[in-house]
Amino acid sequence: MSKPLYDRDRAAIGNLQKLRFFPLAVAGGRGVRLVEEDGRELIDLSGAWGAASLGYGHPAIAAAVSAAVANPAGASILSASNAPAVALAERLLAHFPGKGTHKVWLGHSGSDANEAAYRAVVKATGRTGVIAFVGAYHGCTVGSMAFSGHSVQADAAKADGLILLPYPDSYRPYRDDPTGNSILALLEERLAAVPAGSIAAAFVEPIQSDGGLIVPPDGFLQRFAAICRGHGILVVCDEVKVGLARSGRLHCFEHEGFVPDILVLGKGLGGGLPLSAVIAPAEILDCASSFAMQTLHGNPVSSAAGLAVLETLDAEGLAEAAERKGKLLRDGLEKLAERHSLIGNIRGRGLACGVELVRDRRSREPARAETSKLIYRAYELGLVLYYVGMNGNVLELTPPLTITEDDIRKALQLLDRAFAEFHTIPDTVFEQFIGW
Ligand SMILES: Cc1ncc(COP(=O)(O)O)c(/C=N/[C@@H]2CCCCNC2=O)c1O
Repeated sequence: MSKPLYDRDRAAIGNLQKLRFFPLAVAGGRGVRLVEEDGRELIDLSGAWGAASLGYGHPAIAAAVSAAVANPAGASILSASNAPAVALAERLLAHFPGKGTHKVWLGHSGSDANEAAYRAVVKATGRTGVIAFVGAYHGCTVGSMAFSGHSVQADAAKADGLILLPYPDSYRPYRDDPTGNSILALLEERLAAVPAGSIAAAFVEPIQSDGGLIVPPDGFLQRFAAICRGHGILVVCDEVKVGLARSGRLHCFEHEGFVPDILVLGKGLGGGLPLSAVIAPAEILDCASSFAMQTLHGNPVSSAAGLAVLETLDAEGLAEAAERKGKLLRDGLEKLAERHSLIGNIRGRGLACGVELVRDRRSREPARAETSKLIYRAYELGLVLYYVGMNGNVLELTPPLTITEDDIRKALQLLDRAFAEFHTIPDTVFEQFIGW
């Protein structure tokens, strides 16, 4: 059953940018709740794929954006500096180790940020090769798809010299090696087979999100970074989805005992407004001018929103809170697993959680159809969450960091019902809602 707003959406907006799982049509939002046109409220466990880091209508963002839009300091960083953009860049650098050696590039999206980072490294080093991981979603622009490994971009043109490695997943381990060392051995083999100095950068998500919300084995990223650096390869951490306090630390790489050469941020940085950032060595970001620019980059309104997000993360202690609330969420999911054998694996850090659904816990056969029906039933019950994963069977829970413990408990109750009732969803819904 769809509603007038959804029918108008279908009539007016093309499918090109749609990734739809159910007829959610939003007329408003407050806190962690989305409001449909008939007033129905839904708890948003996705946080708009992680972009609504402070939920909907947070007063800090509302105040900052209202002030910036009422007295805008221009509309771009391209040909004029502006106070909010400079303040945002300074604050980002203040929270990144390596003072004085790095600068910031400001963009609109994770896609344009990853693309800018890749192009800048190639320009600065003269190297064109790039390392990335199967399942990685670094963006949906030509440049960012060129080194993405997610199945949704399988048809995109790939970068010359791309080395795609399996991502270390202890639930589905490559060559049955849960440590990931066999992947590192494969990396060494691949590097030995290419000319020295031909690889510019290695892009890695410290938790692979669209590939299945996969937390790498302890020590893997540290060992991976050491091998890359041994070959003069810059390590780029894509924290567009799991960065900025979501993992329980300000930066997700802090869990991994290494500092990347380049950090890419997006989604939650803007708190719902389009904003991304690349933090990189000055020599990379100064290697050219008018090279990676879009008219509204660094606009003062998005920059003001980003500043409000960073200040609120600090003021409300949202990294520590994510750690605590994430544990509450995963403990609750473990209790659901006692009742629902569909749950094969629960993982995550902080408020970045993945629940992998399988038809059989021994065979671990992915439960793709069941997963789609479950999130559809959850939507009918008033809960918004989507799935990720190369097998389309991992529930992704990335709620606003402002979610309360009471909201978590309510969401778990609704999820419990969705597990009990998903079989009521007819296959016909997938004629219209095809998901990934
Ligand atoms: C780790 C990571 N890096 C870059 C991106 C691209 O960000 P944009 O979609 O803001 O261009 C993403 C975007 N992820 C997709 C966006 C499309 C819908 C599917 N769900 C996502 O979270 C990402 O997760």
